Amino acid sequence: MQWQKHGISGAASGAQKTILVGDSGVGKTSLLVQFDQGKFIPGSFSATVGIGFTVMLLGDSGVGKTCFLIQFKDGAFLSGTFIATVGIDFRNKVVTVDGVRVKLQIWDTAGQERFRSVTHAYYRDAQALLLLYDITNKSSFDNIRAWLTEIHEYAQRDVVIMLLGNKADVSSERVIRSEDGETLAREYGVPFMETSAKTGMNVELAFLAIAKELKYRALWQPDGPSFQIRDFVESQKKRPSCCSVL
Ligand SMILES: Nc1nc2c(ncn2[C@@H]2O[C@H](COP(=O)(O)OP(=O)(O)OP(=O)(O)O)[C@@H](O)[C@H]2O)c(=O)[nH]1
Repeated sequence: MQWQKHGISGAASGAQKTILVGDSGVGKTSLLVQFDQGKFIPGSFSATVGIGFTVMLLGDSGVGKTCFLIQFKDGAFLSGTFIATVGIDFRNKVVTVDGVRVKLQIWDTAGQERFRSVTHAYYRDAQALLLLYDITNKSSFDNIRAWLTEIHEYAQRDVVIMLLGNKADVSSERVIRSEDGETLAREYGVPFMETSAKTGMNVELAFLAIAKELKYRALWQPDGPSFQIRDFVESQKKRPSCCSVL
């Protein structure tokens, strides 16, 4: 399977889910990795990872969801011709949060309207949603409210949401001020930062913050330390250089 733009279940005609079942250790993950990447990864995830969560990337077509995921997974930027995602695709990555290995299964969705019914089917399986707009594209920002309406309709009620203003490296073409992103995020009570899938700015942090929040919720104890995702993001996030602020 080609990773980038052909979803494992991304048929435009409807969502077809294929689920691998079997006892722990029989090789379900290895089979999937072999299918996805054409290679066997010795000692791969399931046996070694403590907890796992599903994270979905959402936002208009072209905002940079696929690039964002590839930057996180492989540390590389996909430049060149833009090929829109068809349906849904996914990647796994394990992050270590305070000594606990957390497996994130990250679903990269197609932003194009015609795939919306396919992606709706997956919302309820996600524990976290990264909602992206492009700081150089006003309509992608204006559509965030519509995305949030969809999220409230289809996603789990307690889903973790983070708003991301991507392409922060393109300061000369910025049309959305950082403050506008902040204001919108505050209105909806979600954490916010600007990111760049090109330079990697805040990409790891976005996933780390999500992983921390999900781990905190999963392993919550009444006398344990508290964690606030918005405070964490505010204290850790890098801001674009002075000149990119309108
Ligand atoms: N300068 C810059 N370009 C970016 C960035 N992220 C993505 N791009 C470019 O934006 C275009 C679209 O990126 P994709 O990642 O394919 O967009 P997408 O959101 O996955 O689009 P769909 O698959 O249609 O939903 C590509 O040409 C990328 O090279 C970024 O942070 N900075």
